[in-house]
Amino acid sequence: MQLRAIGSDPAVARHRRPGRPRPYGRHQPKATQLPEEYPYAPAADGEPGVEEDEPTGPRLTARQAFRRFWPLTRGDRRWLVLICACVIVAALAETAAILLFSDLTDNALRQGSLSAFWTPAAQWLAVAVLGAAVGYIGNSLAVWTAERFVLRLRARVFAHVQELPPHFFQRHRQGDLVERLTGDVEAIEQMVVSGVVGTVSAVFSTVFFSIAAFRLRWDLALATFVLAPLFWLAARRFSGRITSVARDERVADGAITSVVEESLGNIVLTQAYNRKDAEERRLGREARAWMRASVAGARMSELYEQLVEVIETLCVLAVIGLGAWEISQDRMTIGQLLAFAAFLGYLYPPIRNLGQLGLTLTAATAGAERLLEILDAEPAVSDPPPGAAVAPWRVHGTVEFDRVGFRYPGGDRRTLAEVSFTARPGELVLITGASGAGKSTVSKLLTRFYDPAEGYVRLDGVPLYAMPLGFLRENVTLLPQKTLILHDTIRENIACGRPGAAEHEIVRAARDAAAHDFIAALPEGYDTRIDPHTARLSGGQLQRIAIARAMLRDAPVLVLDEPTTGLDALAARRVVRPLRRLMSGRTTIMISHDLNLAPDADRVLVLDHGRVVETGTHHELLALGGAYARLHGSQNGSLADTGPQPTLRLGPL
Ligand SMILES: Nc1ncnc2c1ncn2[C@@H]1O[C@H](COP(=O)(O)OP(=O)(O)OP(=O)(O)O)[C@@H](O)[C@H]1O
Repeated sequence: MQLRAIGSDPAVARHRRPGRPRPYGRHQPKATQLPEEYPYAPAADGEPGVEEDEPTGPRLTARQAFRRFWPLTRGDRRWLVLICACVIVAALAETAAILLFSDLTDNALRQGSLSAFWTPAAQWLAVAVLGAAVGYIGNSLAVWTAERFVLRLRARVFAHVQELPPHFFQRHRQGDLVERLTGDVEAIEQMVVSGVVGTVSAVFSTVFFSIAAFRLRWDLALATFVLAPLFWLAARRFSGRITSVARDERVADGAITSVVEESLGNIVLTQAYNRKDAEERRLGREARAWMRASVAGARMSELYEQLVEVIETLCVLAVIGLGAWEISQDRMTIGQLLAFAAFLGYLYPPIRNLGQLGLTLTAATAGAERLLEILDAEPAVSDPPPGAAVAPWRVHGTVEFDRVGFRYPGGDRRTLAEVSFTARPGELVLITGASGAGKSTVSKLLTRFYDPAEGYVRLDGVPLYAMPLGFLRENVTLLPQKTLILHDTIRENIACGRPGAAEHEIVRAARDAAAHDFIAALPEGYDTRIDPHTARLSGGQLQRIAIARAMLRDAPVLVLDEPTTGLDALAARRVVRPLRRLMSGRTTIMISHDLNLAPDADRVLVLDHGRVVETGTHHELLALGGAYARLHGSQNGSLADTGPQPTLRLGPL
């Protein structure tokens, strides 16, 4: 009849993995440790994307962690109050049942009187029905509230993750982030909602049962409570070790998810390069770490359980010993002693639960630390404060880099320095240079994934930081090096360029992108589901879908980052015509190694180690005989060859 602490309720725990380790991940230094302009830049202590085993995030106490997440219960607190009321009523009903049981043993059973049976029996039944009703209501509400909390927390973390800058994802393994959004979110729920309800339940049950115990036999009750602090001491002794084991479990869980996810994502490399054994060894290594952490966790809780059993036995023996002495002194009957011993069966579980709850909270702290590492990471850019933003206007598309300097968070050197150029509406500016020169970084600043550390990036004369981020990204379309594809239908993949676009607009965009014919030839046409690894479409076809999406978006500024990378000559040629249509009438910043595209550019910028070393038209730069001429020569086999390379030339329509 007792309302269980919902953390231990199988209904609540159904989707959890009891005993399953959850990871405590790494690794993001606290925002406060970092330079102001790069609020969550990690120390430059490792290669991007390389995970360290040891977590370096902030360590919290259970109380600090609880305080951080408690505000998320806002909106559900009235339900929490109702659940706690049910818990208290259930504890009262339980206490009443215990007293009625004692009444029955004292009167009906000891006196052998059936007439003394009916009244307490009827009362007991009524109390049982009341307890069952509030138990049902309380537990159902508790599950509902707990799940709402999980929903809300996950949505909050997910929304935050989506605002984080590219380097955050380069430094956290995807699998580990997945684990944080699933396992760790649930661990926090156990700390906050289930934790509160469980504590209220255990505290009130302990108080009520203690009052009942003193009412039954104060001397035996005293003997019981003298030893009760042993439970608390045991829990305290274990809490430090349990937090550390829980951390290891969470790290191991995140690592396993990461390895599986990375291996499956790289299955072609694995198979083509016979890396099966290496991948198995990698998984085996993480699995063994997981097993070690898991066994250590299980051993720890088993040890705690057994210790508590021994303490309980000690308490029962103390009570029986005292009872035996009382009986020998004729101050007590065997019936009374047995009734009290039976009562201990009720009293100890809530006392034991209190200790257990402390451990659950401590273990959940490891999950809290991991989630706070995400929540405390600040986006690299944010919208201007309300009222300070420049009001949206009809963008013409003049892009201006004005003495721009930039260093990646945690980077040891400037990636861009003193970069200045202007692209006017309808112009094509091609940015080229050696690998690592900083070309893609220009596209990241122009789409405001980062703000420059020095200088300004402007659109129609307005600094990008002064306009709402959504407005900027509506007006500047990025076609990145890697074709971005949603796990959805082809229609949705194109329509996401402009949500709410009509069917005929989607088809027109696909036609302009030279994608309609191959889409229409698919059995399910525009309803064909695709994903980034789809085998149904070639790289060039996926690129044309991305172009159709950009067509539909119809932004005045276009940023093309290596638009023909990864495509063979034929596929690249097929992409060029749609690209030309897309670029027509827009300001285009094209980042490319491919200098076959250069003759059509109004201006070519050559970047070297983050600096613009040459600017001019293709012919001017060739005539200059400098860095551009060398790049061009190396692509075309001869420094002297200055003639046009027409294979991918944009040329007239
Ligand atoms: N998140 C990051 N953190 C630190 N350094 C970075 C990060 N991203 C890029 N860099 C560094 O910035 C420099 C410029 O990178 P960028 O991607 O802009 O070069 P790129 O010219 O586009 O190269 P490629 O042609 O090979 O794509 C490189 O040295 C790179 O290692």
